[in-house]
Amino acid sequence: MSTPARVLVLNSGSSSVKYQLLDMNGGERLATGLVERIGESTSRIAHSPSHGARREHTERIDDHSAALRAAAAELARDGLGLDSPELVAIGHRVVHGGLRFTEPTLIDDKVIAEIERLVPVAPLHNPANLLGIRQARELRPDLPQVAVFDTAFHTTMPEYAARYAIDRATADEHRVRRYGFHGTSHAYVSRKAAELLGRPYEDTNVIVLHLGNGASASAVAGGRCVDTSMGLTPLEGLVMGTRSGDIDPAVVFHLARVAGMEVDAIDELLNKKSGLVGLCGDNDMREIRRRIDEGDDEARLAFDIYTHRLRKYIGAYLAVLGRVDAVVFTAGVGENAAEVREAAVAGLDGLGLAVDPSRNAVRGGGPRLVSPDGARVAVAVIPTDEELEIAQQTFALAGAGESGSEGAHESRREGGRESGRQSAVEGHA
Ligand SMILES: Nc1ncnc2c1ncn2[C@@H]1O[C@H](COP(=O)(O)OP(=O)(O)O)[C@@H](O)[C@H]1O
Ligand SMILES: CC(=O)OP(=O)(O)O
Ligand SMILES: [Mg+2]
Repeated sequence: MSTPARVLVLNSGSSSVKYQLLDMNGGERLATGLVERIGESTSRIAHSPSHGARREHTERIDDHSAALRAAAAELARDGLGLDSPELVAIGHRVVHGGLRFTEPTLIDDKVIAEIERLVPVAPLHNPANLLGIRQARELRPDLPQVAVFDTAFHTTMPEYAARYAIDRATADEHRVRRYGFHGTSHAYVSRKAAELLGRPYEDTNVIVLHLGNGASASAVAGGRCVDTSMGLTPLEGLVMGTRSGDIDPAVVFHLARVAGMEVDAIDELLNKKSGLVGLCGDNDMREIRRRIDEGDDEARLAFDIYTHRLRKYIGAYLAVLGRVDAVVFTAGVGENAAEVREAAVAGLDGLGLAVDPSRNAVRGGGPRLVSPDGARVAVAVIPTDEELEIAQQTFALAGAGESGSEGAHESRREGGRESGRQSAVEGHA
């Protein structure tokens, strides 16, 4: 038996923290948890140790630092405290890495300053990521801490996909361009898609639809991202839980000039009061489906707008890629909402895309095809696992120390990814 080497992963969202503790040598997920409704009077903490019963309670959690302390307390109750010598590294999902970070990066004061500099382009996410990082460094200053960036996977986009058609000098001075997000998920899922199809990753073209609370699409050609729907910030593209996705940018001027709204109010409108919640008052697809079944027209229209946007992006990325081997649905909505998958490809038979109703209706389970046999383009559901991917990248880099990213990639492939994959797939929060 090899010595346990634990990695803690923190995935901080705007109002939640998902965490996981993994043993990278044994390949076991030791505990998973979620702290949600951070900043509200009753935050919820749900914690699932792999050897023990799930626990849940509510308590007031003011910010992401307090969330990490609460997670640490839960882990300590299971004998998995952060003070353990078996904990070898902490990995952080960081949403915006700009152009500076194209690889997992060991965190030091300079890296923190750079993440801070990018706060204006990820105002909902980077501040939360920073609070988690600072608290983790306070709890374990001796440990390597690694930032894994949502933007990293998208840095391979060709310039004609990444550059907006606006004045060059202005764009360059203010670094205005398409960065793309959810990259850890797009990378993981596109690789898994190639495995599912039994094809070499380098020769597989995939459209990934990551549909969680935030949602984004990507076109991946032979393992390289060639286009993605999110832009300078995670606001562009698909309709999301609370974000508008694509709109005419002149809507902003119109609201400022005609409705007299301040820029911060418009920002809040488009990021927090739009998307599904703006259209029908609910951002949870389960609730929207329930309302549709009761004949609710507002919910129906919200669903139709959401799936119409998906269809447009599938069509666009079929054209971008030319040949597509699979369209893959992932994250909370993509993995669970069969009706969304069905509606997203409805009428696209002529393009080789369809779902098989009985396959599509199957709930749960691992990677699976939902298209009929012999379909020109496979349609698949592949559960994402950002935390596992972050743990493996963190472990590889922490193990490789200061020796540079080449070495980190070698050991990532050998030590990290393969060992963690098999048994670490259970008990995903
Ligand atoms: N069984 C389900 N059926 C339909 N939608 C679901 C189901 N479970 C979760 N969802 C959707 O998934 C969303 C959360 O997705 P998730 O990937 O966890 O988001 P995030 O990581 O952005 O918080 C929920 O808001 C809900 O809309
Ligand atoms: C970048 C982004 O939108 O992340 P999330 O889906 O976690 O909000
Ligand atoms: Mg997510």
